[in-house]
Amino acid sequence: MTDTLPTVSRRGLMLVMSSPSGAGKTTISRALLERDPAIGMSVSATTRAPRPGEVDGKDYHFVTVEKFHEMVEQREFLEHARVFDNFYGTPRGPVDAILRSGRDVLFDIDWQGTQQMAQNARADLVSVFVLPPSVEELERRLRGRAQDSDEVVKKRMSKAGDEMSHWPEYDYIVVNVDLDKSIAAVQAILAAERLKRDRLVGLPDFVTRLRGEE
Ligand SMILES: Nc1ncnc2c1ncn2[C@@H]1O[C@H](COP(=O)(O)OP(=O)(O)OP(=O)(O)O)[C@@H](O)[C@H]1O
Ligand SMILES: Nc1nc2c(ncn2[C@@H]2O[C@H](COP(=O)(O)O)[C@@H](O)[C@H]2O)c(=O)[nH]1
Repeated sequence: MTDTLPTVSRRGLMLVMSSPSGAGKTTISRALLERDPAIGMSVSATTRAPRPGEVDGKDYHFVTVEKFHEMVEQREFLEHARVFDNFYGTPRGPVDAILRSGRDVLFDIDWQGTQQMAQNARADLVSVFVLPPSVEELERRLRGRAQDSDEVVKKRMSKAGDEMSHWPEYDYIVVNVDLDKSIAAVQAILAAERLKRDRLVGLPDFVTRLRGEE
């Protein structure tokens, strides 16, 4: 439980960020993590090859296809999906541990994973879909990241329209024009969601105590 008010404990929430590849959700997520110690990141497992600079265990758990299927069979994932010819999944254990420690969990996952999470834990889920300002800017960002081959960029651009069609399934939409404004928008979403009445599990006792002081 996390203290929101001096004596009111709160249930942790799960903040999901999705977008077409390159819109900026990983950049926004990293900034949130740096600025807010009450958030822990869910590190996904993937069969994708590491990009230059990516660190195993920090950016992803890089696993073989065999290991991934073993994890699926052992029911180790909260959700999993095939995205752009690779498998991705959210390991269950670390998410439970972060929530138990009283913090919120941030997920960078696609719409398929978000749908699965919504089926199992809708009340604790807050979902944000990040849109690019334009398709041209999306491609500029994917190419500017300079970490994927031309073939990979083309494939991701060809899927962007399908991915963007899922925006109505999300609680909030952030059009990522200016990075600082987008970070501030997600921080505002988080601040409001943390104050939702249903999440303040200590509220009945708190109000009872307040009323006893009348
Ligand atoms: N508001 C912004 N303005 C300009 N560039 C941005 C902005 N937000 C992010 N970027 C840049 O766009 C590129 C893609 O961002 P990022 O890797 O965060 O995208 P993503 O949505 O996480 O993509 P993927 O789904 O492939 O992981 C990065 O080089 C990042 O620095
Ligand atoms: N359903 C899931 N989707 C995931 C997970 N981890 C990442 N992703 C999504 O995959 C694409 C591509 O990511 P990239 O790192 O290869 O660019 C992107 O949309 C991610 O959000 C996951 O565990 N489950």
